[in-house]
Amino acid sequence: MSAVVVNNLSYCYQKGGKHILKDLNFTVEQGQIVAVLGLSGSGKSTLCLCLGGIIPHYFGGEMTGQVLINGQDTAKCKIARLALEVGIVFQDADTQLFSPIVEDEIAFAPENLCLPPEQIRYRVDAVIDMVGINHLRYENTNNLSGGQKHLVAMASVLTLDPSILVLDEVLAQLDAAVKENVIEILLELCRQGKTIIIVEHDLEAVTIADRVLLLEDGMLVNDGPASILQDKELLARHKLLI
Ligand SMILES: Nc1ncnc2c1ncn2[C@@H]1O[C@H](COP(=O)(O)OP(=O)(O)OP(=O)(O)O)[C@@H](O)[C@H]1O
Repeated sequence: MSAVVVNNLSYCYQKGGKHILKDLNFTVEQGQIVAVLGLSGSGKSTLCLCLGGIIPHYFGGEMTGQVLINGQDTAKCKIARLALEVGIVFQDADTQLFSPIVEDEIAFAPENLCLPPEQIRYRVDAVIDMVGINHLRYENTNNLSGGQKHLVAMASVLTLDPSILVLDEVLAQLDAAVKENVIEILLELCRQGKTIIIVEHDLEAVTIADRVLLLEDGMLVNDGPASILQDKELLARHKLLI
C-alpha cells in the first residue's frame, strides 16, 4: 500500500473562489523522501493541510478529489486518527506550540492518547534524545529561537510515531549546524521505513530527497527524480533557480 495517494485533488478556501490546488495527482511510497518545491503562494502549505486532513476537517472551502494516507481517506477519517499516521511540522512553529514548558509540550500528544505514564516518559525521553534537545527540556517555549521551536514541534509530532513526517518549510529556517542535525535525523527515520515529505522553496535544503515534485500556481508541473534539481533549464522555467 502506498503511504500517500493524492487523486484529482483540488481546493479553494472559499466556495466558488480561486482554486489554490488544481487537480493534483501523485503517489508517495513508504520510505521515500520527497521534496515539494514551489514559489511562495504556489500552494505548498495548503497541500500540507490536505495531507494532515486539516483540510477539509477544519477549513471550509471546497475540496474535491481524494487524499489517502496509508489507505485511509482523510475526509472520512478523524483528525486524531490521522495524527497517528502523519505528523506535520508547520512553517510557523508558534501556531503549533501551546504549552509553556518544552517537556509538557512534547508529552501532550501521548498524554492525550491516555498512554500509561511510563510509556509517556519513554516516548518523551526517546524523542528528546533523538532530536537532541535535552538542554531545552525545562525551558519556556516562548523563550526559544525559531529553529528551537521547530525542533520542539518536530519532537512533539514524533511522540506519536507517525509513519509519515511532513516538514513545511522548516529546514531553510534552521541555522547550518541544526539543519545538518535534522537532516541526519530525517535520514535515520527514513532508514527506519518512515516516509518524509519536505516542503521548501529553498533548493539547497532538499538535497536528501530522492524525488522532487514541483508545484506552480497550484498545479503539479513536474514529478521526477532528485536529479531534476540539476536541470537548470527546467528550474529556470519554473522560476526556481537560486
Ligand atoms: N486561510 C486561507 N484563506 C484564504 N486563502 C489562503 C489561506 N491560506 C492560504 N491562502 C492562499 O492560498 C495561496 C497558496 O498559499 P500557500 O500558503 O498554500 O502557498 P505556499 O506555496 O505554501 O507559500 P509560502 O511558500 O509563502 O508559504 C496563496 O494565494 C494564499 O494567499
